Amino acid sequence: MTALDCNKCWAECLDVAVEVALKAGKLVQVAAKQEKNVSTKSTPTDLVTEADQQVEDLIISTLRDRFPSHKFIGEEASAAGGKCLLTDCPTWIIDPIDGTCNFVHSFPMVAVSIGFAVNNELEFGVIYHCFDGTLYTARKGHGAFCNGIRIHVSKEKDVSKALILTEIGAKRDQDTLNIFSGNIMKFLSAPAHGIRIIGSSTLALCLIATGSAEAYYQYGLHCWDIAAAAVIIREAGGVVMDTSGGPLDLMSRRVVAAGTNEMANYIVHQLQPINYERDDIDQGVQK
Ligand SMILES: O=P(O)(O)O[C@H]1[C@H](O)[C@@H](O)[C@H](O)[C@H](O)[C@@H]1O
Ligand SMILES: [Mg+2]
Ligand SMILES: [Mg+2]
Repeated sequence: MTALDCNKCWAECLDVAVEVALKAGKLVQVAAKQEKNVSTKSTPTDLVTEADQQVEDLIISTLRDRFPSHKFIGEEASAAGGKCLLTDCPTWIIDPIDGTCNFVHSFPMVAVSIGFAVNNELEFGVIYHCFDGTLYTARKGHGAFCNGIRIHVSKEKDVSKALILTEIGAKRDQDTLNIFSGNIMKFLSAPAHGIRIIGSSTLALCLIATGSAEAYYQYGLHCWDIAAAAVIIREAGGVVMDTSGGPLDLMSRRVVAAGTNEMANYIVHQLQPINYERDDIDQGVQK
């Protein structure tokens, strides 16, 4: 396939991703008004509902019909033992409902996230905010958009003028909570303007892309929380890296994102790590 053909092909994939994200968002909106059958996955606070599964089934079946040779990494398929392995193949990386705990409580921060990678590189991302209809899109080299309007990160370098976002992750043991709160205390005493936890990694990462906050860090999220948002932040002029300061490791379950390198590196140097098993651990990947 020539470069021109690839370009046309991925552009078509992005159009289909937007279509299916909007369709999935409507399913979430309907399910949000119905009785929810809640169960748990890795910990008592790692919630999942039938809607998570139904939305993922809708997304993957629609995409597989259109692109039968492509690969799929889905949050709920992974929970059921599906592979979390990124290869050179065109691969869709899907979080059907990001913010399931919010969804269960009708707290209006819930998104559908669809990332796409090819040759092991993130190519585009689509994140749809199901409760307010905001659509974030970005394709490598083509800019980042919110409802079709170009978005840009905050260029702030000074943490004392920063709003910092994070998420709690699934682990709640005392050691994890001590490290988690210690990290928050460091930024509050910097003093950053504030810390916010909104319950959806993907929507929080989109707020970095729109410049509504200066930095995001988390231990315990997954590849499907990061994939789409990483493209959106990069195309909005921001940086996405590992919590060590090295390059993003999509399967590592940790991330730092910011509008500027200076802000990202400041965050990296303050953080005490929380360890989570990699997403690709069952594929024998040791890092
Ligand atoms: O499970 P979903 O898809 O709702 O993702 C959330 C994770 O469950 C949280 O641990 C994590 O802290 C974030 O809130 C993330 O959005
Ligand atoms: Mg989810
Ligand atoms: Mg998620």
